[in-house]
Amino acid sequence: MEKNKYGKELDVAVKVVQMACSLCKTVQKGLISGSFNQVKSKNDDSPVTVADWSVQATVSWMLCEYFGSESVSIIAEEDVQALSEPDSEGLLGMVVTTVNEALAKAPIYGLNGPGKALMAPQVLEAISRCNSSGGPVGKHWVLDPVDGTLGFVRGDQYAIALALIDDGKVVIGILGCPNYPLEKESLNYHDNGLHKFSSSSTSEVGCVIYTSKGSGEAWMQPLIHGNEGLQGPNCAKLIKVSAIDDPALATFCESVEGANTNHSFTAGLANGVGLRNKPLRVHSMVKYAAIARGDAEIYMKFARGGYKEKIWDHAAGVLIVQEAGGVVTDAGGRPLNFSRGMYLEGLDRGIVACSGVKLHEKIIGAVYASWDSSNL
Ligand SMILES: Nc1ncnc2c1ncn2[C@@H]1O[C@H](COP(=O)(O)OS(=O)(=O)O)[C@@H](OP(=O)(O)O)[C@H]1O
Ligand SMILES: [Mg+2]
Ligand SMILES: [Mg+2]
Ligand SMILES: [Mg+2]
Repeated sequence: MEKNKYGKELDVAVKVVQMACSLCKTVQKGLISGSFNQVKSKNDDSPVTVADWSVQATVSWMLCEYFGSESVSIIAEEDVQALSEPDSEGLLGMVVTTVNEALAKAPIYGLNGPGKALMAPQVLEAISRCNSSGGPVGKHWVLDPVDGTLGFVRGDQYAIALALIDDGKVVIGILGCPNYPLEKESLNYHDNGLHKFSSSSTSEVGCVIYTSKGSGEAWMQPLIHGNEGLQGPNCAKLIKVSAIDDPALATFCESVEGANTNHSFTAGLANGVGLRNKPLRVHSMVKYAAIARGDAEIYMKFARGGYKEKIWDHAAGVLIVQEAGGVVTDAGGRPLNFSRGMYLEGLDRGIVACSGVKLHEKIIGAVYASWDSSNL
């Protein structure tokens, strides 16, 4: 894939996401063991943590280093508002320490870090410069530093999502999934969906999945660990969507929180097309990873009234599913539009990602049928 038009961007971005995965693993361990409990609530009551800001600062710093701070345009989820409040000094200190610890390990990933540790103003600047408005012209990086922050805080699934948009089209996509087992066999299906790996399993946990547009290929790497660095196994594996096209055998995944997607509507659709398996409820864009890897066949998200989907929640995952052989559209069957700023403008009702055309057609048909009947 290195010969690709976006080869340098993909190479750097995969390494940066590997770094971010390691950063998140360390912070999540600290959160769960209770050694530092720094979770804040944003204005919309959603959580944000040291990891969200630290990943955003680290990725932003790296992209500027490699692609020029003057020219690089980044659209990302977090801002510095809560970090700049007078009572946030301790929190900011933790972010600065976390960022510097991550950047100091850059050589392990084949990247150049800063000559000396960053100071708080530089870290704040790295976070706040990710406020590009994107749009239909030019290159724009799209970053969700921690997607599924709720899952992250719960010690469950979450993802680091980075994509590049060029002239309105997503051209590369990378998903870091630090808690997603490499082997399907070691997935531990709980009542509420895909959970942490089973404790009896010896399988490795954590992967980085990446693709570039038009390649027809999506790849999965294991996480790079500090002690192996570049000498470690570079065993990227090709991944493919599932071949299952019989609804009776298919599994659909969706958000854990009923506030983020309408569970009863998707249950009706599932019933309508003859799905028999229970939904797999997973935090974050790991849902897209599950489709791309062939661990599930359908992902549906129908946000509740008025919520506008953000491009960073979908860009990387959509491209990865498409290049792994799947189909992703809105509920009207149209492609998602990443060219109109931070929102998926014009989205028709919801998002439907499937492993193949047959299942996709059935779900879209069911949306029409149940939408009509629900409006009778
Ligand atoms: N009200 C509402 N409706 C729909 N979607 C919302 C809503 N609020 C938030 N979000 C976005 O959902 C992202 C998390 O999606 P998930 O599918 O992981 O949700 S869940 O945790 O499994 O319930 C989550 O991403 P992160 O903030 O990166 O975690 C949000 O961008
Ligand atoms: Mg998100
Ligand atoms: Mg996020
Ligand atoms: Mg968030």
